[in-house]
Amino acid sequence: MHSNGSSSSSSSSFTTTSPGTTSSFTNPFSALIDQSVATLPQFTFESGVTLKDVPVAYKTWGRLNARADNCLVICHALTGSADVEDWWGPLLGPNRAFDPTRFFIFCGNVIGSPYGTVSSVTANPANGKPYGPEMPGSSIKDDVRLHFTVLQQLGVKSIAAVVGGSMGGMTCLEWPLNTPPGFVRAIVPLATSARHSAWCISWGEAQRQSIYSDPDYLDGYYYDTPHGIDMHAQPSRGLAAARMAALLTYRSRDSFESRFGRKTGEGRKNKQAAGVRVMGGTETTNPLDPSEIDIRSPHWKQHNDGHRSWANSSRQGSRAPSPPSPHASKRNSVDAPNGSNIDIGIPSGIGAGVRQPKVFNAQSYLRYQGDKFTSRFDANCYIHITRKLDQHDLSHPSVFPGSVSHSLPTVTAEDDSELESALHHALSLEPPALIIGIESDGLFQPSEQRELAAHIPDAELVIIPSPDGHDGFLLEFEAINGWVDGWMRRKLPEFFGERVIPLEEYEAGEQDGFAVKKESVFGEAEADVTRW
Ligand SMILES: CC(=O)SCCNC(=O)CCNC(=O)[C@H](O)C(C)(C)COP(=O)(O)OP(=O)(O)OC[C@H]1O[C@@H](n2cnc3c(N)ncnc32)[C@H](O)[C@@H]1OP(=O)(O)O
Repeated sequence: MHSNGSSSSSSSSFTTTSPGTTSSFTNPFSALIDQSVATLPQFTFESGVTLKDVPVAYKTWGRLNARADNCLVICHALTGSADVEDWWGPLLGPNRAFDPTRFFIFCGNVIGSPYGTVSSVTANPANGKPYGPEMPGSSIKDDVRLHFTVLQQLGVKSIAAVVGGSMGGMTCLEWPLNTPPGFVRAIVPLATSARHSAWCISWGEAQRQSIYSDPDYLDGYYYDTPHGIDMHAQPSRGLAAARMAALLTYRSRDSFESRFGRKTGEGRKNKQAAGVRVMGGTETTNPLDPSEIDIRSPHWKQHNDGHRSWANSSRQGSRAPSPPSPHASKRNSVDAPNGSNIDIGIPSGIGAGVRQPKVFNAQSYLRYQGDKFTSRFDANCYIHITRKLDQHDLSHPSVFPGSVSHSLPTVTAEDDSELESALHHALSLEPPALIIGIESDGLFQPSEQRELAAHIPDAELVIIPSPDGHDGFLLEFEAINGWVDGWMRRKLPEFFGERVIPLEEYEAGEQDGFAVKKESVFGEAEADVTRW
């Protein structure tokens, strides 16, 4: 097993070398992150399935204390990675909520995520091909047990606190229930629930259906292209549509209204509004086949604005080319909202009186985010993790002996009162908790955090005012930092005496890799593809 101790750098790619391998490839998503990758000889899932040579990607900051009990576990959400700096950067640093001079901070990438831990984009050692759609389903309990194994290898004796938002909040709630009694001393679940709601399950289903309905999905075997395994081959249109729908659930109606209103992009200077056709230029973000466009009416063009035709398919080479256009040399041009010249492909003399489709800022935002997502995430992984979320339900105890909830009775019937009582039992086993909700969160509503607080014996509840809906847990840095830091100082005072790493040493060691390298990447100017 590989471990980097207090350093945060090491190999981030995984190439199959097992006997019997017919091909090898590198997980391109894992390579985006500077992290450690441990390989466990095998791991048995809650379902009973066992996988061999299981990679687990993780990052650490800070150093273990002499008692090895100052571990702070951070859990990422659906599309996040082990790189906490990338999505909760402002919370990380001396005298902040995640203080690497006091805590040994650990974040593990979850099973099914493309960012390094075993997933659809990992090579199956049996045949050297990506697991793809044959990647076995996993549970949040599995993630906890997998990361627990890594922590034990790193020498951690107990965890001071676990913190996480959204799916990370679910993981946070599962940590104390799936580890030995007393191993986790405190938890801070944010914007999360005790069990995935019907509303969330439904959104997940709608998003998966978007992916399934993309002809490039190919039942999940889309990496197998005529040119060999291509880990960038994707049902991109379906995945982008899924991301667009998801992003809407992460915000609120009010935040979209105040941010975009009915604006159409005049204020946007530097960014191509995704989905606007740029023909004859260097960038084509909505690549309807030009020859097809030219032979259609302007009404057709207006109707199909934003539609990604087969020309955007990674398998377009297998389709017959369209006939040459009779109007190819006679297109009109208009000024794009961002100031560039856009050829909209309308033949001159045709379509008088037909208004060009406006691209509202709200639309271009979604199209841009959809495109961006497909360059950094994998569709099979998205399916895997949304299915994992659907199974989240604390009223189901762990099947593994040694964990806290193992002794709870197994719930078999879908009887409401039986489930309620099982849930109450599970929550009564949780350690002291700071539960944080976002006032305008329509996905994981404050009522769900109230439910957690009502059943956890030593719980404090904070609902943060924010217009940003569920995304508030990634945007309200100042409030979250203040609440988490303050609560930990009260609940875990023994970690706030002498620092494990003296400040001077920490500052001097910034070049040595253990210090936080980035302040924040959440400004609009940032273009880090590993961002959420
Ligand atoms: C169960 C679970 O775990 S679900 C939780 C999953 N959560 C997520 O996946 C988080 C989703 N949210 C995000 O990714 C958000 O972008 C956040 C929270 C990370 C950051 O939010 P913000 O800082 O408000 O950034 P925002 O969403 O506005 O995105 C900014 C980008 O959109 C671009 N943009 C903004 N408006 C427009 C527009 N009208 N047209 C085109 N692009 C636009 C910006 O230029 C910027 O581009 P860049 O990232 O390349 O610099």
